[in-house]
Formats: sequence, C-alpha cells, structure tokens
Amino acid sequence: MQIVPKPSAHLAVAYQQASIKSNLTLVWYFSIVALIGFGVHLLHHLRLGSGAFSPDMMPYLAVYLCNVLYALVNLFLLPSARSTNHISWRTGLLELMYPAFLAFMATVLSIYTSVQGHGPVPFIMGMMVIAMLVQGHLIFLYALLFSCWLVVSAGMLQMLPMEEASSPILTCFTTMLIAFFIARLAERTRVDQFEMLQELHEKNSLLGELAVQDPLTKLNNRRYFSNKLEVETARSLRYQHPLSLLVVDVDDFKKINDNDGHLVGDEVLIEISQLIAQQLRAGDVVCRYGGDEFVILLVEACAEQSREIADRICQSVDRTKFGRASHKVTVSIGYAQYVGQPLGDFMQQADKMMYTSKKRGKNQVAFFGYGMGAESTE
Ligand SMILES: Nc1nc2c(ncn2[C@@H]2O[C@H](COP(=O)(O)OP(=O)(O)OP(=O)(O)O)[C@@H](O)[C@H]2O)c(=O)[nH]1
Repeated sequence: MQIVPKPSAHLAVAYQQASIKSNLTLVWYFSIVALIGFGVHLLHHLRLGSGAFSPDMMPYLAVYLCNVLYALVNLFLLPSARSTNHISWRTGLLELMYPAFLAFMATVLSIYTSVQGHGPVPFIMGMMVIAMLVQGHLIFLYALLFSCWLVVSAGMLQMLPMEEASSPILTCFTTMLIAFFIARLAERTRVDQFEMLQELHEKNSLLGELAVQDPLTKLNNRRYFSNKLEVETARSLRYQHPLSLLVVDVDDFKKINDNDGHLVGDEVLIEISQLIAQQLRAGDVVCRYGGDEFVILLVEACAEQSREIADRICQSVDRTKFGRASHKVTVSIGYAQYVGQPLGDFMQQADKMMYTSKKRGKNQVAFFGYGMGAESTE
C-alpha cells in the first residue's frame, strides 16, 4: 500500500537529501527544547525536596537524563552533519536515532505511568506524533509504532488486571491511528511543497537560460555575450592568455529575404549558426549579436589559430549549398585581437574589419592586429 505519495522518480534523491536536511534541522531544535524541558523538570523535582529522588521518580529522572545526553550529542554533531551535501551513514543514523529514542522513552513511560494509574496517552500522543513528524522514512516509523504498541500492550497486560488494561490499550491504539494520519498529512504536505519548490527551481533555471538564448538559432544572445566579454577579457589580462574576437555578417542577406522569403532567411541563419559552431572548440563563445550578425570569442587562441578558424568559417559557408536559398550564401568576417584596450574599442575594431571585408568584395576575412600594422593588413 502506498501510504504517502513519493516524489517523482527523478526527484527522489533530491527529496531524500532535502528531507534529511530538514529532519536534522528539526532534531536540532527539538534537542534545544529537550534541554529547556529538562531544566524546567529539574526545578520542579527539586521543589519536591527529598521526594524528587524517591524510587517512584527514578524512571522519569532516568529518561530526562537520557534526553539531555542525547540532546547534547545532537547539538555537537548535527551542525556538521547538516552542512554536508551528501547522505552519509552518519547523517542517516542521526536522523533515525531521534524517533527511535523518542519511541523508546514513550514506551517506557507509558508502561510505567499506566501501572501507576495515569494512563499512557500523554506520552504516546506527544512523543509519537513528534517522532513521526520528524521522520521522513515512514516505513521505519510504522514498524516502530507498531512494535511500541505491542510492547506497551504486552507490558500493561502483564502488570495490570485484564479489565483495567483494556481501556489504556484501546486508547493507545486509537492514539497511534491519529498519529499515523497526522504523520501522513505532514509527509504529504512535505512532498507537495518539495515538488512545488523543485518545479519553481526548474522553471527559474529555464527562464535564466531563455533570457540569454536566441530563440531562432538557439545560440546565446547579445546579453550573454556582453557578460562573457567582460569575464573573458578580464581572464585574458590576468593570465596573459590570448583572446580574439570575430564579427561574422551574412553577405546580402536582405536579398535572400526579398527573393526567397523570411522563412528561408531564417533557415539560412540557423544553418550558418551550426556551421560556425562546428568550427569552434568547447571553450569558445559564439552568439547571435542581432539580425544576420554573429560574434565569436576565441578563448586562448593565438592570432595564427584565430586566422585559421576565421578562414575555415568563411570557406565552410562558401562551400555549403543552402537548401532553399536561390543564390549563393557567403559571410564577411572581421577579426580583432585583445591586448587590454577598452571593450568598446575591441568590439569596434572587429566590427570595422568586418566592414573592410565587405568593402573588399565580401566572402573574406579582414584582420586587425596591433603587431600587424595600424589598421588592416589584409
Ligand atoms: N529572415 C530573417 N531576417 C532577418 C532577421 N533579423 C534581421 N533580418 C533581416 O536581415 C537583413 C539584414 O540586412 P543588412 O545586414 O542590413 O544588409 P545585407 O543585405 O546583409 O547586406 P550587407 O550586410 O551589406 O551584406 C534585413 O533585411 C533584416 O530585416 C531574422 O531573424 N530572420
């Protein structure tokens, strides 16, 4: 029987991690409450004078003392267990120990108070509900609850006359059922909340991706490029790594649109974006800057390598037969090298070189390099 909804399969591990973390947080707070509770009870017992340490009170004192020791252990161990990102046997154990400990105390005190004539309800109710709420692995809890109930029943049957025992056992059973449903409700809420948060998180990351993606070519867009340009130029300066910029513009793209229609124009842009991406290495950055213009950051590529890549892009577009385009498609490319100049100048140099290519007859590359003469050498 599936008592509590499980999170969907792909979220199961994440849920377990989140669940253990929140359980450990709860255990930590319960430990503090246990310490405060112990202080209050201790004061109460001390006010009883010599009666505080009578044999009648010993089980209570023993349980309080165990609680304090356990709380102290938790207070020391939990912060480090909570800060880890993976589920270790230590975190699992800490998480399981608390309900087990509460159930143990509940059982002992239930039997003891019943025999004294107080009935088991307050302990069963308080301890079990808390234990179940704290715990995420409900199968374990159900087993625990059931065994506690068996022990309590057996203990009371042994120690009370039959007619007096049946009522507390029935109350104990009813209380467990209530605890069971409260726990089920709590766990269902936790799973729902987790799935909602996870969905929100996934949608947020999707939104983040869409914000920097060009919808047509699926390349990154201008916004992404601006950020990347700042990051890569700073890195290039810091580590003295070469960095080059290519500006690629489709030649006479307007004619493709006018002759073959915008849909064909779109197809050409998509195909060119793929051709460009095929020529680049993993660390390089290619973005659609706008319209029929693409920009490429060649990371750690020296001038010679950058020239080769630019030539390859130019030639691969030249060689490709674009499906539905009625005439030849080519690109003009401008190249600039980063040597610490202001970013605006860097962009302008590559852009200017792209226009130089156009002026020289299109379908070619023009280079701007500080070591290569003032403006263009080719
Ligand atoms: N199909 C399509 N066309 C676009 C898109 N974005 C911009 N354009 C068109 O691309 C054309 C760009 O033309 P220009 O770069 O100004 O000029 P060109 O015809 O390429 O001429 P040169 O750049 O001088 O070679 C314009 O007609 C725009 O309307 C798009 O997403 N899809």
